[in-house]
Amino acid sequence: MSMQRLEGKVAIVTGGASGIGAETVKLFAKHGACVVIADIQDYLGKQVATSVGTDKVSYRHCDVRDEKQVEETVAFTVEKYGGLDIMFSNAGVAGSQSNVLDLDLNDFDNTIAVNLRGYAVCIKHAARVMVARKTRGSIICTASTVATVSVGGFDGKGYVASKSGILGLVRSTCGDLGEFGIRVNSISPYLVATPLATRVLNMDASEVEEIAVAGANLKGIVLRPIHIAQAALFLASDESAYISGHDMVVDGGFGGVNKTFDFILKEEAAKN
Ligand SMILES: NC(=O)c1ccc[n+]([C@@H]2O[C@H](COP(=O)([O-])OP(=O)(O)OC[C@H]3O[C@@H](n4cnc5c(N)ncnc54)[C@H](O)[C@@H]3O)[C@@H](O)[C@H]2O)c1
Repeated sequence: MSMQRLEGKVAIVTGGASGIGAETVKLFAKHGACVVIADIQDYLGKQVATSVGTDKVSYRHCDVRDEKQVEETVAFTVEKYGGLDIMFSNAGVAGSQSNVLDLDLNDFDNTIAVNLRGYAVCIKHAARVMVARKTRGSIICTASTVATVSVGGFDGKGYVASKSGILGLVRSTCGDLGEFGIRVNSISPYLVATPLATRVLNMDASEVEEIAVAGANLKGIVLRPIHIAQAALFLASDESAYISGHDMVVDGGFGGVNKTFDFILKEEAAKN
């Protein structure tokens, strides 16, 4: 297997200024890709680009809520690097965590605008240039474990609805784009200690990792952004050439194994 798994490829990573996106930018570049970071955190985005090398990585201010900015970012990428092979639609916000009885619909709308509408926009404009240029591209969207499992602490209504919506969007767009050889997949991570997670849980990174480890199915390992980046690398590369319409869970089995009764039974046994 070649060490440079994305040699000659061009990628856009939305939300690439921080967390999972920043780690993916670094891994994609290490594997030979040219990458455009599309984010709204200009200072951090430029820092990531500089840390990797501005010959291979560029930063572009791009708010995914604004279709024009996404379209321009795609055009910039094609102009600068000669094409677009990979769209990693990953930008996200957590929104507020209220009960539905207190639902703030402005916050709900904004969460959907970034996490779901923004993904539709990224898929649309990436696919348009891929089709026009006859590129057998790979589009990857970051969903979440919450798309399929209820997870305490991450149950903002806009967040869960948007992440669940991404799974449907991937299935549906994968149907449109198959005839052009374009693949569309999602990645659903379990809890990772990024700024998004520390903010929503109101904890520092080490506390987030503590609760992630405590709730995890797979023991002896802490889920880190690099593990998500490695899944994105696989889905971006030709090694996943026949994988489309798939949700790749990176959760150590969390979603498939419900330990609730286990905990209760163990607690009961300890009492007796
Ligand atoms: N951290 C977790 O536990 C976890 C779990 C499952 C899924 N996810 C998802 O992973 C993705 C990456 O999040 P992260 O955890 O790395 O958090 P993060 O906060 O480190 O990164 C999110 C990035 O998205 C950017 N962003 C936000 N709004 C934007 C907009 N309108 N336009 C462009 N960029 C915007 C932010 O500036 C930030 O750089 C998100 O979609 C998130 O929902 C995270």
